[in-house]
Amino acid sequence: MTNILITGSKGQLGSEINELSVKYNQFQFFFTDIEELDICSLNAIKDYIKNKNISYIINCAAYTNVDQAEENKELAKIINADAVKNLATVASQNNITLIHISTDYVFSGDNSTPYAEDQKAKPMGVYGNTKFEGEEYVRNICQQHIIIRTSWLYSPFGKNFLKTMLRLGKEKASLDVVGDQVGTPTYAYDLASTILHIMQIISENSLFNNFGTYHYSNEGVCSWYDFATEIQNTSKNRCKINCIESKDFQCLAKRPHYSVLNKSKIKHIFTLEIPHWRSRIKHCIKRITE
Ligand SMILES: NC(=O)C1=CN([C@@H]2O[C@H](COP(=O)(O)OP(=O)(O)OC[C@H]3O[C@@H](n4cnc5c(N)ncnc54)[C@H](OP(=O)(O)O)[C@@H]3O)[C@@H](O)[C@H]2O)C=CC1
Ligand SMILES: Cc1cn([C@H]2C[C@H](O)[C@@H](COP(=O)(O)OP(=O)(O)O[C@H]3O[C@@H](C)C(=O)[C@@H](O)[C@H]3O)O2)c(=O)[nH]c1=O
Repeated sequence: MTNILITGSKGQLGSEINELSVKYNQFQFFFTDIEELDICSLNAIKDYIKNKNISYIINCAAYTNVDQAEENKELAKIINADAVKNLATVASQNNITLIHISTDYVFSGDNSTPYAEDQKAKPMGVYGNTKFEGEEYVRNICQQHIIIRTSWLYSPFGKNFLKTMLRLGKEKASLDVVGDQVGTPTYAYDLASTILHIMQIISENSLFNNFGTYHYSNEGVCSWYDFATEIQNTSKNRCKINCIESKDFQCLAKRPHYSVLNKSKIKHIFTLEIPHWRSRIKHCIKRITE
């Protein structure tokens, strides 16, 4: 039996891994969130893993409120960077493979073609900066790591853009949504399946040495406006979506204008077929409304 610790398991990604875990009976999962294991405490992590023979840590914990992070710099850094250092230290000292999740918001958005893993990060705000700091700790401390940068996560769980659009779409006759920020939505269910697939490949191959940084999102490209329009059409909400510019949307954090991720590496190394973003919305909405 391979033992796996999941941190931040009550969030979007952690909840999807939890649902899918029943299909993987070669793995024993230890699902934790802040109440069971606060990753900000190095000693708590050390105590938790004692006598559990953990082989993998999947870190789904994070400070994900992009706007609030601008005013809560310290807490965002503690959770997204310092706590990740704790996990990397414990993983490295105990021969554990650390699977860590990061974000498209580590990029500035200056590209006009999809970002590859080795392109220079240049975050625009506190959230992106602290996430990049966390990545660097993982790369520098824990050789056996997989960092997966993903983008625009949505699921039936927690807070996300799709759920916000479904709610506002019922409450309002029209909604203004930015059309000049382009990226790719990622169904957290697909990312969770991919993480479990990757773990299976690594655990079946003792010679695996493709550790490092990867990009994963669904296929395709769209703006938040396109995403919102597709959500409203699929959910049959009557709300009209107006396309606006970022400068006309009031918020605290700047977001990249372009954050499409190049997924060639993950597709090649782990033999993946990735569904198009448009094809996954229905699946998620069905789960929310059933
Ligand atoms: N959401 C998105 O659009 C994207 C997310 N990502 C990355 O993907 C990963 C998963 O994101 P997502 O599932 O959306 O995140 P969520 O915000 O849904 O979940 C994060 C979970 O971590 C918990 N948590 C916070 N602090 C701690 C702590 N100190 N110790 C243990 N648990 C803690 C949170 O608890 P509580 O809710 O109580 O704070 C929450 O349950 C993150 O690394 C995120 O940066 C990347 C790209 C896009
Ligand atoms: C709710 C809303 C948002 N927007 C804009 C604001 C913003 O530019 C964009 C997305 O808004 P949100 O605040 O929902 O999403 P945001 O918090 O920017 O989402 C990000 O979260 C972090 C955790 C990530 O890692 C990123 O990949 C990304 O998913 O849409 C509108 O234009 N109209 C609206 O009604």
